[in-house]
Amino acid sequence: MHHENLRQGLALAARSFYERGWMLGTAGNLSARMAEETFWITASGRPKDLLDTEDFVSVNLQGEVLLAASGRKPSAETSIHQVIYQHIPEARVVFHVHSIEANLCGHFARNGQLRLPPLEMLKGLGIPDSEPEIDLPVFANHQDVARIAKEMDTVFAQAIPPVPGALIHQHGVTAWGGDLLSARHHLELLEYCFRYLVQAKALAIGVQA
Ligand SMILES: CSC[C@@H](O)[C@@H](O)C(=O)COP(=O)(O)O
Ligand SMILES: [Zn+2]
Repeated sequence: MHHENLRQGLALAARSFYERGWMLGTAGNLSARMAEETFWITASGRPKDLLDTEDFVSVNLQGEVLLAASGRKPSAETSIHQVIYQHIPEARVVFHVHSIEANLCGHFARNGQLRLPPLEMLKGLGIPDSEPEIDLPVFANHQDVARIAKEMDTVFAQAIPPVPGALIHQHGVTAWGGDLLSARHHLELLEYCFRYLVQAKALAIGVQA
């Protein structure tokens, strides 16, 4: 996709996530890979409902800034996007958002894994089983973002997550895909799972496989 359209696509996605309450108060960041070694990422601290093309910074896979409008710095969480692009060649778009449900679900995790509900909808995350038993990786949050990225790097070097996403406890979820649309679908499906788990817990019904 043309670079201009890629940034417009990211800005449109951010606005829709903002309207769903997933990117309030400048929370979250979005990126899209351009060439093999570079990606656009949202500038740090920008309002996610009002992004324009100047609110994207071009960086390489080492996180070095290639292009930035004056006063714009790359997202403070750029290192997390780097780890995903480095380990998962199919990932071309990465969305990180902060929903209430994702943050509640972190409390349901055991040993760094959140068991997803055994729903047919997991098919959209690449799991075609009728009674899927899938665990989403959950990482500890650290004020030092590089430490979160390092822990992700270590885990991803062992195994890529079974679905295109990962949770950071008390922080938010990150989902990825091969293009803008598939990254959005993956994020929506994970968020659906989180809402399901929170509501199931509220109803005190067991959903663990
Ligand atoms: C609302 S503060 C949230 C930030 O600390 C961070 O977690 C976040 O997602 C946005 O950081 P940013 O540097 O704007 O990309
Ligand atoms: Zn964040």
